[in-house]
Amino acid sequence: MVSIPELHSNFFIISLSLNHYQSVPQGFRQSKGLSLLLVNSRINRNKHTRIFMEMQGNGSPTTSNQSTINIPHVLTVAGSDSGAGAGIQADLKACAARGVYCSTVITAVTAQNTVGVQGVNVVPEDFVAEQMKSVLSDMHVDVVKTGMLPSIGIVKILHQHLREYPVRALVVDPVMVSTSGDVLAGPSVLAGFREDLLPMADIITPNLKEASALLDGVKIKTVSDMRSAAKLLHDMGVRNVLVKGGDLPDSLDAVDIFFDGEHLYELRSSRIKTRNTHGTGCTLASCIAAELAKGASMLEAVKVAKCFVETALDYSKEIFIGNGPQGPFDHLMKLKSNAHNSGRQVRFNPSDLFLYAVTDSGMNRRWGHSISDAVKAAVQGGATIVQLREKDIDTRDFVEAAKSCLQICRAHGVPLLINDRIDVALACDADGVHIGQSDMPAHTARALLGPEKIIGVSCKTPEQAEQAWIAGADYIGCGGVYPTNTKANNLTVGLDGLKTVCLASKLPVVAIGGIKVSNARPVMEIGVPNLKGVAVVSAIFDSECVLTETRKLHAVLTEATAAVK
Ligand SMILES: Cc1ncc(COP(=O)(O)OP(=O)(O)O)c(N)n1
Ligand SMILES: Cc1ncsc1CCOP(=O)(O)O
Ligand SMILES: [Mg+2]
Repeated sequence: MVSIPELHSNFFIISLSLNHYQSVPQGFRQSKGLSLLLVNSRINRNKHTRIFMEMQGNGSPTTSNQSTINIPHVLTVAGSDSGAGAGIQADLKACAARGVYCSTVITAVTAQNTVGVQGVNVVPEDFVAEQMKSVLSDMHVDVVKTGMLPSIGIVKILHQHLREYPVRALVVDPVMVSTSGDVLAGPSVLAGFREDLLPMADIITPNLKEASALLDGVKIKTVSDMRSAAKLLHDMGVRNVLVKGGDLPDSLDAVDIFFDGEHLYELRSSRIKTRNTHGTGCTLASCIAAELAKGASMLEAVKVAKCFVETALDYSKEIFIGNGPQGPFDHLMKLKSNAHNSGRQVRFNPSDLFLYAVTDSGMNRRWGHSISDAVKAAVQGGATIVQLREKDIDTRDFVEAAKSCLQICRAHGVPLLINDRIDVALACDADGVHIGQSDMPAHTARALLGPEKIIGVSCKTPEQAEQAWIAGADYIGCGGVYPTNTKANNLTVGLDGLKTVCLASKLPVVAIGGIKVSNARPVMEIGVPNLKGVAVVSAIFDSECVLTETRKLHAVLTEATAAVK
């Protein structure tokens, strides 16, 4: 047994293997009030573990209550798809999309694309076993999901490991034939499935061909056949069966049959017409595994997974990857929105801040302008960026207005930002947000919006400007430069305050507050290169003709900029 150093303080560090730690009698650990604060940081090839121990009054190897979160964990045992539409790659993306950690045991490496499978290299069985042991002996796995199991030996290895390291659930996607028609597991594997895996599985998710193969070639051509097949598969020992009817002939709907041993459920949804279906089976099974890992019931998990796949397919209808007949889809539902943005080469160009039009619902109402008409006029008059600052409209109306303004702005290549409301920006896929010192912190907004969106932060001091830069903002708005009635109780920083902030800021700056045609020139003339423009509300929106007022301001700014150069 390893010797434990004398306990002189409340916190000390020793280096020993996890096995050694566990070999210390629990009574001793408890009497010394020991527990593990952190394990698993391997420090050498002898698998020694550096273990931080602290006095906690608890002898079990647990991590600190304050600093640890249990992450739901799926282990996928499957093949790699070089085209990344299916297999391990699909499993990783599906689990990531569902917020679950995914570890991987790779059973085969396939050379594969949207045309088909060009080659398969099966991973040696002992190395599959080694991967499994590495993961299962070290990490807490909630659910195991299987995909391509190319040999009976690999099925047996999986079976042995699951007996040695039991998990909460086993999801079996009995991959035998790829969607392109290539055979990925031979008949011998069928015996392995029947004898070893099905009696252990919590759910099996065969398509029609796979269900038929498992049932010795029984014909499955109708929903009624699917129902019978589900029952027969259940009789083979598996707890739940999902027979996927994607290939059912003459069906307008996508129909799947779910059988839990008691009830048969017909899960219907409208069929999505798309070429991008490669990897749907792997994704569905991984999503089921992910939901089970999060604690869902089996039926809940199946429904969520089906809904996720349908949404992703629908979302990815227009994406085009590869030239073959069957493309991959986008699990993270990001590619399409990037495609929208692809008109703008640069995500944010500081020169966009030149004439920044900020809306005000009250002013538009006073002049009888709809938000979208006012925005259209501002853009036509030369506004280079627009912010919807709608403080008193219903969220529903805000989202609708934002969507129509977005169309106008996109048509003119002008970014559209949303004031304060990250949720509205996300809902309408706006180009970004503008937030103030009492709004959501900029780093949180960045985490929610991702790296692509534009974030502006209001700053009155050099310290705030530094913080905005650290938090990942793209620009700062500084003001009020002049007194204004548009924003109540807003401190005026003046031209001097603006200059001080500009000089300190690592980010481009736009000046705001009381700026109009008659006083815009001195703002642009403060002579600091990172002052990129002015943001105005009343100067353009508190007028009958937004277009004319915007044009006038644009002319003044252009003149002032030319004079400064
Ligand atoms: C470009 C720009 N700069 C500053 C502000 C002010 O934002 P904030 O301080 O959050 O105040 P509200 O606009 O929310 O009242 C802005 N909106 N735009
Ligand atoms: C939103 C805001 N933030 C600082 S001043 C201001 C109001 C700007 O409005 P106006 O251009 O009408 O003075
Ligand atoms: Mg605000």
